[in-house]
Amino acid sequence: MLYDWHMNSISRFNSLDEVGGQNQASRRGHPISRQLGTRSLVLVGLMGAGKSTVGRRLAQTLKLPFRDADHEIEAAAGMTIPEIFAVHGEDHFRDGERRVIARLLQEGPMVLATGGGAFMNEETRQRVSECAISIWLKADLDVLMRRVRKRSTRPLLQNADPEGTMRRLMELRYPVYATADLTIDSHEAPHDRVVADVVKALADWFDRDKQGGHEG
Ligand SMILES: Nc1ncnc2c1ncn2[C@@H]1O[C@H](COP(=O)(O)OP(=O)(O)OP(=O)(O)O)[C@@H](O)[C@H]1O
Ligand SMILES: O=C(O)C1=C[C@@H](O)[C@@H](O)[C@H](O)C1
Ligand SMILES: [Mg+2]
Repeated sequence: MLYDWHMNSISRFNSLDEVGGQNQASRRGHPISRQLGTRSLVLVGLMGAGKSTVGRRLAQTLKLPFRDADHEIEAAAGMTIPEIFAVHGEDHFRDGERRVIARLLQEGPMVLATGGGAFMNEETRQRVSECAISIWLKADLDVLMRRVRKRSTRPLLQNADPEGTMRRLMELRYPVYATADLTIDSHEAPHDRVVADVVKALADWFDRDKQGGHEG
């Protein structure tokens, strides 16, 4: 092992400061944050769903820390995701992804944007169900393709038929993403509109929770 996925130097120290400060803020802060306790909000979904960009704005709205698992992995490895894939392979990336997310889930509450494949790992799904509320940001194929065309930093789409790849990933992953606690349509609307939809769904979720709707 060339680096320690658990000990993520800079961002770990930042997160300790931020979590302390943000915990204080969240005690006074948004009603949703107060009801979370130590649970995090974990965003799942395909590449281009908006996990990173909607997640950051959601965290601002709820006055919670924001973490992006992809960025944390890159910081721990000292390499970009395309470099990790190229040098060590996808299995190594997935192993690091699982460890990094396990660490972040212990540092909640926060809004955590995961990488598109993270929720496919059974151990990760189990941990998320124990420590967080999971939110699937769901989008149509054409919306996703329009969004991912903007950047070429996704190794899984660097091939002759990215749309075919995305279609296959949808078939494989959508049944698993569908097990998330909440599903939000990440449609073509301003990011803040999707944030508002998430906040509304969470408020409803906590209302049902109070009525015993999430037991068992
Ligand atoms: N609701 C939205 N309205 C407009 N643009 C959006 C919306 N959601 C996401 N985008 C845009 O789509 C692109 C991809 O979004 P983002 O990086 O948040 O996706 P992601 O789910 O984190 O993908 P990945 O799994 O590859 O990290 C960005 O340019 C972002 O601004
Ligand atoms: O959908 C996926 O498997 C991926 C999505 C990105 O967020 C990165 O985690 C990586 O490019 C793999
Ligand atoms: Mg992202």
